[in-house]
Amino acid sequence: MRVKILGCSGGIGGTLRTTSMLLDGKILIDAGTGVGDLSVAELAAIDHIFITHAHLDHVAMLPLLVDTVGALRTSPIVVHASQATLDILKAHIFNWLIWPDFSEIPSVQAPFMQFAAFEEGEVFPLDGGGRIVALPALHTVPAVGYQLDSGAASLVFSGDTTVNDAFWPVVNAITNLRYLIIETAFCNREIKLAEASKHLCPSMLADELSKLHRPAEVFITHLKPGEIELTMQEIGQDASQHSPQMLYNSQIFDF
Ligand SMILES: Nc1ncnc2c1ncn2[C@@H]1O[C@@H]2COP(=O)(O)O[C@H]2[C@H]1O
Repeated sequence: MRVKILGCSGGIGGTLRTTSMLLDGKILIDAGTGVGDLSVAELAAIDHIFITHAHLDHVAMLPLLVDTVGALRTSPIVVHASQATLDILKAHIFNWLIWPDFSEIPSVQAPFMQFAAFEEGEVFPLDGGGRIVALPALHTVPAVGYQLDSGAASLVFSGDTTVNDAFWPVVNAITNLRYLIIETAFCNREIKLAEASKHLCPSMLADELSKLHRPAEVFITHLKPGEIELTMQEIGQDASQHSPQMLYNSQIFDF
């Protein structure tokens, strides 16, 4: 499996891009602004999109992507998410007001986009033997994380989440865990905002990582612009045990 980070920032500006990862050139995990850096040919090659949650920084490029490549493809793009997240996307984005409902365009029988609901813990098998599994997350809207499992190793992506005791037993049961990409949106002085917006700050991250009982390379995502350096410095102090590194755009994971 090859995962390329297309965006991993909690905001925009300059070279910053919001959350998206490209898996083997064919699958997106989230569709934040980083998707807009792909060529039209690369966009047209995307067959499946797995969404963590419906917030704009994770789905902003989804409507534009479907419209751009729909007529260039011979099969629908399949958008995978929990039923709760799909309901939000249908009601608030693909509602013919914000954007046309491409699950009915150009026809209900042969649309540009299909929705596919999954349950948490459900396994989506990939060609070549890998699999994607939805993991528990806790955010202000229905949310999941994902395990990307090549068979040889797993990359776990927390998605947007706050403190979540349900996440760690699942992660600790992943015997081939190699990478953990976990969010830390805010610095410690913003702990009230982190709690209100159901994110993590470094002190909360440290508590969360104390529940990780497996070796893993830990990468930090979703840092909010303006507090990136401070947040990473605080993580270095509060959570040094796991030596977390900052995830960077265009980073590639082969596993
Ligand atoms: N009270 C609040 N609840 C939720 N989000 C908030 C609040 N105040 C500010 N925000 C911001 O709104 C953003 C929505 O996307 P995020 O969850 O990435 O991060 C959130 C915060 O940066």
